[in-house]
Amino acid sequence: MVSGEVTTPLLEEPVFKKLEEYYKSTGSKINFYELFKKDPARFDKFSLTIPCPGDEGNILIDFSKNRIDDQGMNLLFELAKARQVEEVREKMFSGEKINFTEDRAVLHIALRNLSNRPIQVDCVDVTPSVNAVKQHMKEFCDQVISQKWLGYTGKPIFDVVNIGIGGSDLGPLMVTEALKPFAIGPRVHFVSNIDGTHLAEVLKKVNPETVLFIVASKTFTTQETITNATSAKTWFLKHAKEPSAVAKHFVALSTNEPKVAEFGIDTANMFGFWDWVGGRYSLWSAIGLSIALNIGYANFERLLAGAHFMDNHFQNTPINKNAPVILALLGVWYGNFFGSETHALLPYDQYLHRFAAYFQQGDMESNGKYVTRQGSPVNYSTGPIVWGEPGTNGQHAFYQLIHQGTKLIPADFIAPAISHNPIENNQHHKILLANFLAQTEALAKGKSPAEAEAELIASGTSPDHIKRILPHKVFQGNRPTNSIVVKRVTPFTLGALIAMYEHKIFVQGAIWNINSYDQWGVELGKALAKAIEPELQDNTPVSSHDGSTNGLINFIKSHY
Ligand SMILES: O=P(O)(O)OC[C@H]1O[C@@H](O)[C@H](O)[C@@H](O)[C@@H]1O
Repeated sequence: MVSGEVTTPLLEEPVFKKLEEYYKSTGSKINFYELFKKDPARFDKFSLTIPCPGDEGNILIDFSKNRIDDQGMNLLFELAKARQVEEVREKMFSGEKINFTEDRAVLHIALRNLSNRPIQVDCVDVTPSVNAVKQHMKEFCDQVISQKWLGYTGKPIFDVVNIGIGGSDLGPLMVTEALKPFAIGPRVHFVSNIDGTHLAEVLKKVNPETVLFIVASKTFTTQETITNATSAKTWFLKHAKEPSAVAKHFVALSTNEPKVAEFGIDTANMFGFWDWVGGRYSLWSAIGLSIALNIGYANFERLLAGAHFMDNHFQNTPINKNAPVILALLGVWYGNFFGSETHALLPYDQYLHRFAAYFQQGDMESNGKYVTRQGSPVNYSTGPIVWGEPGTNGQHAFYQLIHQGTKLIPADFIAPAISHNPIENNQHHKILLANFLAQTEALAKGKSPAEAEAELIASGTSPDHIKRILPHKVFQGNRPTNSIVVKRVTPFTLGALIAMYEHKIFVQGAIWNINSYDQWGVELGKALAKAIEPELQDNTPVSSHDGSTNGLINFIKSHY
């Protein structure tokens, strides 16, 4: 057990009990839309404006459309204190090995520590080695982008293919999509799936003379990545013929130097990182190389600067004004009291179309745990199911269930005030924003039976028909949302937003007293796949598994 660790079971925490009583007497009955009528200051009270440096504008976090009041928020803040969120936060920032099941520190914050504050792991300051890798990345990006790095036939690099999966794919993919307007370097492509289709389709788009493959894998043992990288190398050598050409076209991002060398990549072309960088928190490390190649190193550094800015906010702002803490507490409020099982991330920005997918891993792999840090099963709900799609697309697909379904789905709406593409005199963006605002308003306001009836009467509907359809036209409203608005999606604001959600996950993990930084749950499937793979090599029937697995294997084999 780490010293000073929370040991009181969550449900026995005195303030949790107070919250339960408050939920029964008041919280569960709150209609926040009604509270706006009583309290003109509600928006000011329950929103945060975080001023960013330079011309990055403010980040507005409006959490007033939630089932909360002063008493509820204050109890939630007390809960954060009781669960020692501030103390555990200090442990993370100071390099303590809070990921105790893997005996590792959790230091993605060190990767964007642009103020160069010394951060020690095992009595060694990690900052100089972080800076050395960043310098290597910078030099490499500058060479590739300025077309000084040449392929085996003397041509520059026009396409980069990042081969990685999970944390070695989702972050760079999400960020390069989000920051397309900032692209100045080669095009980027991503191959993650072991399904040969993924690699085959990307290879159709690139030329062996002008492509650079980035093999991104923290462990350099991930089956999908190593298989895809090996096939990419075979394809490349079919064209290049000469094995020495590999050095110009393959680089590795990893913590595992021996495995990189074994694969055949010159370790001079390896960009390292450390075991204290979790895969799902690694886009700030060498894993971000495809980002830096695509948007340029200076923009990559702005992304780090935005995250560092949010780290400082998280570390130094009192709990009741702290964006990640507030978002985390609201999630706890819905998950542990109202029984919400999911959380939707709904960006109103096409460039952010992979944001929810990215945080699906970030959140679900971190907080999908049912055992406390002390090893006992929890008797409360932990990490939510995270999902979402960009608006307005989602409105025409699944929002119906958020408005009128039986489940309470807290949702974060994320939007930039200014579009990178203000086409048709900015009309598209105004329509987009009008929809973002209208949805959060509709979810809050709903439609009462009286309003629905008045509308039906006004439209000339017969009384009989009104009687029949009225209940279907009523919306309860009071459906909670957070609205998060940035001036513009830039490397800086995106970095800040990502870091904000990372810290939200951290705070929830602290409250639930779970280890957010391991992922043992994914291991069993990997081991079983390794055992099944040889069984698929011929058509001999198998009988060693459960009935279903035997049946499936034998059905597949019957097609061989
Ligand atoms: O970067 P690696 O070592 O290839 O790992 C990729 C992914 O592998 C998965 O199995 C892990 O659950 C993820 O956390 C990780 O990001």
